[in-house]
Amino acid sequence: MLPILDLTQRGHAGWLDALDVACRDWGCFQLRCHGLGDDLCRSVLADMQRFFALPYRDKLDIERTADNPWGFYDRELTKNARDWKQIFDVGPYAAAGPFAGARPRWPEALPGFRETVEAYYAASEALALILLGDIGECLGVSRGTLEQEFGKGHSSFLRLNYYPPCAQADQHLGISHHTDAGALTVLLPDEQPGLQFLRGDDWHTVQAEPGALIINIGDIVQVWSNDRYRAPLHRVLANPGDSRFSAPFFLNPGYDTVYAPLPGALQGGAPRYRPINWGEFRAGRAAGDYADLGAEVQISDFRT
Ligand SMILES: O=C(O)CCC(=O)C(=O)O
Ligand SMILES: [Fe+2]
Repeated sequence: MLPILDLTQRGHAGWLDALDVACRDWGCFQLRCHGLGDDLCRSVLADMQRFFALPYRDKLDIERTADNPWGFYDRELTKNARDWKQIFDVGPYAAAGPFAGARPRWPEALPGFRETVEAYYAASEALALILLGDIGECLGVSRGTLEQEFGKGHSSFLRLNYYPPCAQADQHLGISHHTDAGALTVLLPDEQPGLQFLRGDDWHTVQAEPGALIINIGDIVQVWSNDRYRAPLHRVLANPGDSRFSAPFFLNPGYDTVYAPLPGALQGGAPRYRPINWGEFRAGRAAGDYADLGAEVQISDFRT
């Protein structure tokens, strides 16, 4: 089963070792006592239910467009297969790069929704940055080094996922298998199972600990670590009877960030990746979210 870490152990002996082992063995873990607050987490989950229960027309009013990626969408492709889900994405107000000027959009019919979601965005971002700094320490870089790529102009975003019941659940997936492309993901699940991580040849269904978050590293940390850590493949099964909700926060750097194996992670070995420009990588991947363009861009394309 996925390792379970407890954030109150942070700063105590053994915390960095436990984090390192979890990232090496699984690339993901559950996180207890994370400090985001039970009330805030419960409110976000409740507000997600309110949002996705809105009439379809109201959701289409704030559908994402080619110029503004923030808003509602229900035709996303992962691995060129249509996911059995609806999403609502909230990005930064001070975005740079291709979406500079795009503002998050909010449903008019839901008082309080924006405030709750913004509060959760801020809390999950702060937690993601703490974990990133700790992972950096595991990889031999001093605190603040990796985090600086995630300041002004970052491209992190919060996604609200709704997986409706699916009558032909054996023929669909909530989300096809994928790795997250960014640095790391902080995910708030509801109680419904469905998320699976691949380890070795086996898919493991996450049994979410009540109140815990699920953290997984993404492709960028894999590259920084020179494959010491692997971004885990994961997917979400479709469910014939029950809906499922989840809220991942994707910690992504600025568009002009170039990432490559960290010197401290080489340990005498050769770098296994050429430097990768996040803006270019992201553009290639995002194109595949909208249309079936054949093979998706992968970090393996950048292997030396
Ligand atoms: O809903 C989940 O549990 C996982 C979502 C996910 O993997 C994603 O949105 O990238
Ligand atoms: Fe994911």
